[in-house]
Amino acid sequence: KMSPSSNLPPGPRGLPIIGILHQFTGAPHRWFYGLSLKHGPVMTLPLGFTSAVAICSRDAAEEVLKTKDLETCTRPKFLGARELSYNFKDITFAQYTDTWRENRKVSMVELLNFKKLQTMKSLREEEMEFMVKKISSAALEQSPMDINNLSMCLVSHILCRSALGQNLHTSKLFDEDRVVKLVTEGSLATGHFGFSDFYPGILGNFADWLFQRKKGILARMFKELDDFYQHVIDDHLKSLDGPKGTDPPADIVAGMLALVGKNGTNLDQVKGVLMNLFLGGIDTVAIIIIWAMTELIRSPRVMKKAQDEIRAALGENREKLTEEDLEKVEYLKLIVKETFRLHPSVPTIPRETMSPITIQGYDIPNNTRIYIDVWAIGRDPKVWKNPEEFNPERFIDSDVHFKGQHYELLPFGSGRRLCPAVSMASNTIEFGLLNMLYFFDWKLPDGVVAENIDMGDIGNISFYKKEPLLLVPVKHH
Ligand code: HEM
Repeated sequence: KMSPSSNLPPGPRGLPIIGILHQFTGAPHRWFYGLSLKHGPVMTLPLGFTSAVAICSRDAAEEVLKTKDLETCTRPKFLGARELSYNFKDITFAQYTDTWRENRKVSMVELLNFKKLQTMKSLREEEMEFMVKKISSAALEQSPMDINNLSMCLVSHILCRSALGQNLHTSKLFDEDRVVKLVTEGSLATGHFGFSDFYPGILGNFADWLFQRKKGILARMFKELDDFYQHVIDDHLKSLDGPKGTDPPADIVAGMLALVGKNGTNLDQVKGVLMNLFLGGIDTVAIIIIWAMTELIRSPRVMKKAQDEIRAALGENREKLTEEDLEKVEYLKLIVKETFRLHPSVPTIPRETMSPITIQGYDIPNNTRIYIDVWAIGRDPKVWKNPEEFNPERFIDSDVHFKGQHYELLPFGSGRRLCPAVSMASNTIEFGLLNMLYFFDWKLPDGVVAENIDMGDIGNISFYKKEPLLLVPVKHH
């Protein structure tokens, strides 16, 4: 519990039972936001027996992520993340350790730097062509498409090919439906909380033992995911030993495997990193494409302006687009920024203090969980005019970006733990939307009106649109 001498505002009164409610209510970003309007942007949270502080303003977030980054750059140890990250042998959920440092470095050297991204450009362009063909078939039949599924499939193909060396078009073991299901269920499972997360010690362990269901779900997920990673690893090992002429893939899996045996690196560490790429790199990207399309269909003015700009800049009758085309479409980029503001894929970022710190004059003790409510900060009426309105124009003549230097817009976090895939993710989102908006017009299925589109979200760590978005594509050319 927070020490009695702490000068932090007490936050909501209530029983520690709120820690349990947290598991059932979901969407903590929404209720932290509601509470922060009443209790101020820095407040303690009665999350069971644990000490936790919510950060809900730009200035407080800047102090945590910039001035006090070193003191707050470790992660809390949650049950679901522990199980699925091979006991924190990964990057995302790892505490601030040498393992984290080593894994993060390999991911930058082998996958996420600018040069590597460039080498995979043709792969992404090819996958966009597949997507356009798929949408064209639906357009011929004039049938509604599930945009949630379309986006998940697109990003699964790109991620599996570029990071894991798995081509879902040709793979015998993993088709896109199976991968989409595994990603959706697996990413929910990483965010599963146990009672012990909020009631550490005998009480929480006993409750976890009593309610074995979650453990069962986690064990099943662990087995399915572990089989998947093992398959990816075996595939790589096979091509490393393969007959002359089969090029060993020079990708991140190969890079990680080369480290096994050195500095105590083992296969769990390789699988932990694969987990981050597979579960953290697909739905997060797809979520933004889905929300951007949702906001565009609700705002015909913005949709028309975007399509007019794109089509005027790229010319009519193009058969395929290239990533260079992105340089010509500024308004589309504002749409993506605005989507990051209103619908960040990871609405609350968990950190933990490694020493006592002071934020906005409040003393926060060591080992306190910190939740940065990116969702609330993106809707703070003190910073954003008409915050609930989807208005990409707000970013015209503004230098606010999403790369971690502007604390009012933090979809990728900031500081030492900044998402290492900012460029890869934003590029895939922008290029995906560019293809969808250049080649097709979009309408709602008969009988559906824009005002009735469900805007609810659901998730544990990443939050996606709960009701799938259904849209009918109409071929433009
Ligand atoms: C729109 C897409 C994405 C969003 C919104 C997103 C968001 C985030 C956020 C908020 C964090 C935590 C940052 C912090 O603590 O300050 C994070 C970390 C991370 N992300 Fe992303 N991410 C996205 C895409 C990706 C992709 C495509 C990959 C990999 C291919 C990826 C890999 C990671 C990893 C490995 C970390 C852990 C970094 C660390 O703890 O050191 N993310 N991401």
